[in-house]
Amino acid sequence: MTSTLASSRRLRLGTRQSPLAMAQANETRSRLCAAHGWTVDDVELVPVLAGGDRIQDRALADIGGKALWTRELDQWLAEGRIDAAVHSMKDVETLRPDSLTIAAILPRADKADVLLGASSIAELPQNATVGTSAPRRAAQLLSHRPDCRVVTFRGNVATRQRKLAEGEVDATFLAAAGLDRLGESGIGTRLDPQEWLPAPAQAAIGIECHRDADEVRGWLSAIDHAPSHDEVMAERALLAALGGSCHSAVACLTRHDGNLLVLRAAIFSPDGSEKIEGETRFSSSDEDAPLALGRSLLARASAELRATFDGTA
Ligand SMILES: NCc1[nH]cc(CCC(=O)O)c1CC(=O)O
Repeated sequence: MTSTLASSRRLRLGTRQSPLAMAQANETRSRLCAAHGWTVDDVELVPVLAGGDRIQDRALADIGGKALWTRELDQWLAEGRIDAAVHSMKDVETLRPDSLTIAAILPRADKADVLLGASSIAELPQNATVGTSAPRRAAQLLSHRPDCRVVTFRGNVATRQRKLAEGEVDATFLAAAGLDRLGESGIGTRLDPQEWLPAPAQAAIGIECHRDADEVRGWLSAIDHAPSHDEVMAERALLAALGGSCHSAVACLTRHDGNLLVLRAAIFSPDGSEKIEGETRFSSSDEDAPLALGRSLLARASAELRATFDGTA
């Protein structure tokens, strides 16, 4: 017998409310439906207002860091109001509640950053004003172009584009993955990720649920993409070793070489004057290699640069 009750929904998927977050939640729902033969009605998208979305005028690092993106969704999970939560893994702290697990990482999208307002870093006008609140983007820019002036720039993708159009800044950065997911691919200049390193876990969507929720975990594991999952776990281990806060500038890129992963990473002083880079090649089952890379970067850094990290390594 077929039930017609709306309560036949199988899964309540929590998400932030921004257009990008909703696009990511929709992608997750589509993949679940494809994997399990469900209809859209089987998955309810539950928008949750995150702290980070309420405060738009200050840099994330100054108002509580990445927890602002996850706190409300964590709470809704804890209270059983949602069964799983969709995240931009770039925004998820390395330390997570013990009760939760990252049950799926979707196939990773384009890891590149896009520069808006100029055709390349080299072609930015002398003393250009560049809007970003990401320490990684600021420091990496200043390491190439110390003449630029970096100003705090937040807001969702549309807000940032508007501020650029209104001339508040000469240029800004956005993640290619975000633009692609919003159907805005092709704008700006894509920066080659080999030369302009992305953030750890950039372009990765992750879905978390309760560790002991066997049925939900099973559903989510069907949409997990193992190569992307391995990359994200390695990059998060690197970050954990660095004890990175939102003030620290960390960039990295993982590629696959046969059965091995190759993780290249760099840390920068906030003004870009110091850059320490390294690479490690390892099997995805080797959880220590990314940690060792993080520690070796710190060991080679000046005391000043080390001080921008929490120093838990
Ligand atoms: N910090 C905000 C944020 N978190 C994830 C993305 C883009 C999508 C992604 O990297 O998965 C963005 C916007 C941006 O950096 O332009």
